[in-house]
Amino acid sequence: MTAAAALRASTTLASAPGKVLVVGGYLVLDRAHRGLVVGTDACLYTAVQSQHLGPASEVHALGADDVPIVVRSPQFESAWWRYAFNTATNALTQHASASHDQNMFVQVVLETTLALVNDRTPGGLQARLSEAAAAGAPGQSVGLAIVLAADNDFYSQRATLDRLGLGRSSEALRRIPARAATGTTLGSVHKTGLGSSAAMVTSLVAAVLAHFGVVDKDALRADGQGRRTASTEDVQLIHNVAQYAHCVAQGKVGSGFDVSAAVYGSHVYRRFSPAVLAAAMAKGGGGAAALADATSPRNPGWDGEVSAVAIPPRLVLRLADVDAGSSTPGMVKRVLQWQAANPEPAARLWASLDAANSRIQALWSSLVEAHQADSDDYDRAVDWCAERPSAEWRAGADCAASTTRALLADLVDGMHRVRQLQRGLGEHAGVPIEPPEQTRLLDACMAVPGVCMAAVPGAGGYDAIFCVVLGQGASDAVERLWSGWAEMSVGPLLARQASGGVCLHGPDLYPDLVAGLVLPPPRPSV
Ligand SMILES: Nc1ncnc2c1ncn2[C@@H]1O[C@H](COP(=O)(O)OP(=O)(O)OP(=O)(O)O)[C@@H](O)[C@H]1O
Ligand SMILES: C[C@@](O)(CCOP(=O)(O)O)CC(=O)O
Repeated sequence: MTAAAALRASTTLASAPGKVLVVGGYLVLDRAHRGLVVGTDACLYTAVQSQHLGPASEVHALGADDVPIVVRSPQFESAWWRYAFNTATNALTQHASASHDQNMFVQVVLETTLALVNDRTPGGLQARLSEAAAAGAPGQSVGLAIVLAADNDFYSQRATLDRLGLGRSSEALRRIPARAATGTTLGSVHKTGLGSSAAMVTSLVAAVLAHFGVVDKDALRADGQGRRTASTEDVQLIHNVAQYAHCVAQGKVGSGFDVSAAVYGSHVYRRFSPAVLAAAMAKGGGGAAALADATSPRNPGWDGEVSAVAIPPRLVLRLADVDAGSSTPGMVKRVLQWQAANPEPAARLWASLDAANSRIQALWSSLVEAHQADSDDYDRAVDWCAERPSAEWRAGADCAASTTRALLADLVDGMHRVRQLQRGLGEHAGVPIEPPEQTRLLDACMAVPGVCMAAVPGAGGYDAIFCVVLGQGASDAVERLWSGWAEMSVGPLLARQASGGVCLHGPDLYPDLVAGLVLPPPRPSV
């Protein structure tokens, strides 16, 4: 094996998609309700490599059982962290970082996944690493180099576009290099709401577990269409570990739809019962046994549901960030407070929203079926609607004669109903779920020919909007509306829907990530 081939073989590269919660915000917190989540082609990536990290004495004060780990996120200023994982105690210690800060999400994932590798593989982590060490010089400390990278859509590119003197358009965004430097720190970056922490956690979990053979590396590899053949059990293990680590790092058990989307891509989601994580997350931790039990794919406590769903053919998801800013945790808190204080009206509203959300899911399925049953009618209806604003779709004698046209018109009405109920929820709870500025923008989007859905995703607020459009003409037209919108600054994102979830790739596909694995000389401990 040549040195370059050996390096490639010792590198594992995983990606996990971002998410858009199309309907189901707030309701998905409760197992009684489901949400429709679409995975994006914007992904978070992790590259893991077993490496000689230099003479043991220079890496940092290592004991015999310590495995050194260096993590970098080169798109950000001051984003590197050095750890040692102790294979005797399964404890991870941070030794140094660029600015004395911690990255809780990275830290918890590393501690959890390396403990699982250590406990589940014969000879433990040291044995797996010493296979890679065989080729190295004696006295060298073998460990892991890890690089994290995100597609540009996870972060607002306004500052970069302004610096380059470019306007806010897809064309301008395509001129920014892939996974470009953000020019700022992780703490200050403007996120767009695609779920960077969930996608990062999921890609890191998959990369580490696959790197050490805890899950089947080949089966997790994406084919030409981004599909993988991994066993249900392997994918469930990645899911369970990612949910656990994400909950521990954020200090609470959320609905988990963002991690689920990072693992499975687009689907209809029903949450898991939080009890499955109680023992492992208890103060003081439940130890190795509790962790193994909580994350086991055979643990029946993982009672969440993932039902396949596809955005109907020729419908395209478009996203825009609005850069006005909302605090999701604050909004969730106030909505739940109102719900608790007003159980009866809240129950009625939840039931109405649930019915309206389910109607959207059902209409998507019916459109997929309509395409399968009569693709000519489907294409004719989509072509016809793409030329006209949605308010005109039900008019005309042939609406009743075209199954697809009637379904598209129903989808428009269904989305208006969801928005009306979301506005009601916002007014009751005193939370700007679809504030008037967003209503004006969304109504204007709906008036553009070929736009069939427009709403605020997830928790809502001022952060972002999504549209579902019929083809390229409508996509371009809605983007022209955004670029001329004066009331708020609306910036398009490049991301589109993608059905695949977490998967592995050949490192040759991402030379920028692999280049990041070549580490600068070690610095003294701080
Ligand atoms: N590219 C990355 N490199 C390193 N750490 C990252 C990266 N992206 C996310 N993280 C981790 O996730 C944290 C952000 O998580 P937080 O829960 O605040 O955002 P989020 O809700 O996932 O954001 P959004 O949904 O808006 O993308 C960061 O502070 C960091 O710990
Ligand atoms: C409000 C909530 O239901 C959805 C939040 O979605 P988003 O992060 O705004 O996409 C909270 C949650 O499910 O974690």
